[in-house]
Amino acid sequence: MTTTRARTSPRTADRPVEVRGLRKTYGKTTAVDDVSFTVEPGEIVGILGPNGSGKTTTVECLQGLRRPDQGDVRVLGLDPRHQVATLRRRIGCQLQDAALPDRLRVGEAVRLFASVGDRRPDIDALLREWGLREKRRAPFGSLSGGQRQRLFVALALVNDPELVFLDEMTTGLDPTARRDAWRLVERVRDRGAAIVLVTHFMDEAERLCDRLVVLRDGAVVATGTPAELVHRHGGGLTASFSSDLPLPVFAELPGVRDVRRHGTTVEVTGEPAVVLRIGHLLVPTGHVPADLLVRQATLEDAYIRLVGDGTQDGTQDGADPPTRGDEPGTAVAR
Ligand SMILES: Nc1ncnc2c1ncn2[C@@H]1O[C@H](COP(=O)(O)OP(=O)(O)OP(=O)(O)O)[C@@H](O)[C@H]1O
Repeated sequence: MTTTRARTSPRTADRPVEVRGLRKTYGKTTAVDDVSFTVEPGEIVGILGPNGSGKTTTVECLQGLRRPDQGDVRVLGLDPRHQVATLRRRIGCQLQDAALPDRLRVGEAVRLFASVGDRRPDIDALLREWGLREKRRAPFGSLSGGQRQRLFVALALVNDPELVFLDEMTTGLDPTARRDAWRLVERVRDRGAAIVLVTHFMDEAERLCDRLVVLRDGAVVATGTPAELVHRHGGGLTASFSSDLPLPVFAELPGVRDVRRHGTTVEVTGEPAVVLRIGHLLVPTGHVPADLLVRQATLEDAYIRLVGDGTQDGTQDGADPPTRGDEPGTAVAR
């Protein structure tokens, strides 16, 4: 799979992640089923999906924390089922909250994690990078949510891993700290590590990730670069403007995928040429809207179309509901 961003040479010849047909059940619950994807050396791959879609289960199977029921999982060329001790020395995993005792000091935590690896990290430099140098002697229990989050990421990086797993890394961080965290993650990648990033933030996925894997109900529903997903699943461009013409007039234009009315505003979604066709239709009527707005699809649009916006009744297929009508709030889909 191709990647889009410049970086230094990857540190390992092994493919960081190769998953084929992963299946994991908990009793009667199938958490993931037939999940396949790869992470290439030096890539940042984002795993997206709604709550309960199987992201954590997938990542835990890669880390050797869960035993898959089926499938072939290779991480840095190792089998996490049988080579977990070797794997642990080469990967870094961000902890979840409450994973450390309250009394443990920040510096002690870093030294403890450093003792697992073979390297001698510069602990001061690491704490400085993550804005925690002044907190070196502070007990974990006294840290704010954002400081804890930064400590967990720092601990994941302490042994200079070849592959890093970051799970909702910027949850709880303020906007400045989020951007700082993004820059640091890019630096980790630029040093040659591959990164698997679980996130709910579309801006983070778009900014950081070379490729995305989107899960829904335990299955992969799309993979690709952020731009590819927007192009394939974003639904195209949306033009909104005031008009009292009936919705089917717009729905019948070539290239239109969806038409909706919100109050007096009509929203038409489709391929880029649709804007010209709307103009062509409206100009002869003399009703040229002064409030015409055109918006390109975003990653969030693509994501919502792929996984549903939570309002569908278990039949999310990435398409808008095919209703007909011309009442406020109604839609005409093609
Ligand atoms: N230990 C467990 N025992 C039973 N069911 C579990 C267990 N862990 C996860 N599940 C179930 O497996 C499914 C996938 O959960 P998972 O935590 O992998 O999803 P997720 O995408 O990481 O969710 P979130 O975004 O909320 O963290 C869910 O239905 C969840 O309830």
